[in-house]
Amino acid sequence: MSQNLWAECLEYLKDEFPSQQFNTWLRPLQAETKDNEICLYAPNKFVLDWVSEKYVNRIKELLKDLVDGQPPGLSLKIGTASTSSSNEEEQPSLKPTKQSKTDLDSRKKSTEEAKQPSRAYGSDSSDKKERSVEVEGSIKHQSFLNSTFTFDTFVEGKSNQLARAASVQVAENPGSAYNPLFLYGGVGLGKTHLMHAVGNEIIKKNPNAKVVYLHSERFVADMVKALQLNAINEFKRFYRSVDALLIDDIQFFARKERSQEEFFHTFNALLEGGKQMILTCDRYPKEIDDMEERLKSRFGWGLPVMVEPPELETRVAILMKKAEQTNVRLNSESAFFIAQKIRSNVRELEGALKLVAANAHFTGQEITPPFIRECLKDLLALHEKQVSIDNIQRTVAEYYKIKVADLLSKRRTRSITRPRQVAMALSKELTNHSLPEIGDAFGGRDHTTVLHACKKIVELQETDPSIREDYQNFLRTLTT
Ligand SMILES: Nc1ncnc2c1ncn2[C@@H]1O[C@H](COP(=O)(O)OP(=O)(O)OP(=O)(O)O)[C@@H](O)[C@H]1O
Repeated sequence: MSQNLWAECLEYLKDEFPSQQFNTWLRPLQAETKDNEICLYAPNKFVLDWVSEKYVNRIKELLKDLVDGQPPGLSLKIGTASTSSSNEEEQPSLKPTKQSKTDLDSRKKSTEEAKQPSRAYGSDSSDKKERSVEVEGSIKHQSFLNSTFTFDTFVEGKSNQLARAASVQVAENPGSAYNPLFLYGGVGLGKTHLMHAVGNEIIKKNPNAKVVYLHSERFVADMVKALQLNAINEFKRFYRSVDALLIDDIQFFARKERSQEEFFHTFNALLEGGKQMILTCDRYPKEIDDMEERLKSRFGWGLPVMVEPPELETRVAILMKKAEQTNVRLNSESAFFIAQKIRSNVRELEGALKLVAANAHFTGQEITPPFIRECLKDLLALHEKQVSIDNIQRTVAEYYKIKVADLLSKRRTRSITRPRQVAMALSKELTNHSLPEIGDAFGGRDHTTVLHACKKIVELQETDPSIREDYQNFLRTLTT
């Protein structure tokens, strides 16, 4: 049987499923083919169960279609294929059981480098100690965890369910559940919060655990400092001695070759030692520009999981929770009002609540929708100014590669009606225009057509993940 069969199968699956689903569940699978059997290796149980439940039937169908004659048998296991035909440049696995020769060579080199007495230190051990203390002091100073970022204070919703579940697993089994845990998604959506929640939980269970959190820029700055102080070996030792390493916004490693190199070795050492790593990023590993392939590949070894923008109900729940934590009296009507107006991200939502709460505190007024409107008028004006029906139509048309004129036309082919419905629903959600006004703006349609489009898009978001993903992306793009 062709070793390329799985690669071929993946090509089809890639087209059929939204990229988030594909990247999370299907891309990490490795295939081993023998006789007329294909065995798919999942990096962990989580992926195995999910694939068995959701995708295995489709994979069987595809195998049947792609093979002339008897289709191959299919089985699923946890682990790493010994001869893999996945489309990854380097194969993802739960643990790096196999390493390329280059990796091994560079590991060896770095270990040797670490063992060698630094020329700059000469033989002065007190000088060495001093520098080491300075490097460690600088690092430790930065490695605090925000104690308010816990699982208890994190509001769960559809948008972050998977990321939260994976984080809980990691907190319960650090170093063995998913390593690294790779949380990715847009700004202010709770990635750092979840990362700290895991760290705080690890420390709660084991107060002696050495959990280090830092922003990737800090890693770079510390490394530069260590180089200037000729203390790079102390730097290496420090990072390789931790029980859990949490690095935020690793996209900032882009174009920083030396930092990538250093981080690569740290990464390998920690993984080999069974130490947990949690990384956050604004995008999926493979999509990070100017980052070494071998690093990107490693980022995908554990579980890359996306955090999406929260839907309305979750935004309301987050506001209520934040209000409760800060003793702000916020009724659900007011929370709903803010959540409807501020959609882009949780940080902005929190900022709006703080502003309203401060105003209420100083004026002694009750928080009501009119009061909120007054407090947030500059912010709301900015949002409302940005989102016009015109802008929505242009954005949607561009995305679906059709013309704005098509959206306004009478054409009723699926490739036009669906984008038109999406654009109508967005216009209703993001602007203050009435249904008849929106109907007018879409080539003089009746308001019932707009209403139907809005309902349809709500329904489709429940049943069709690709529409849901598109719609959520539009919301984000149009409001940030
Ligand atoms: N689901 C949630 N429940 C409670 N608070 C949340 C939730 N999501 C985000 N937040 C809050 O929103 C704020 C921003 O979140 P966080 O800093 O974790 O975002 P981020 O995804 O790491 O963004 P960035 O990429 O900009 O660093 C934090 O105060 C966090 O507590």
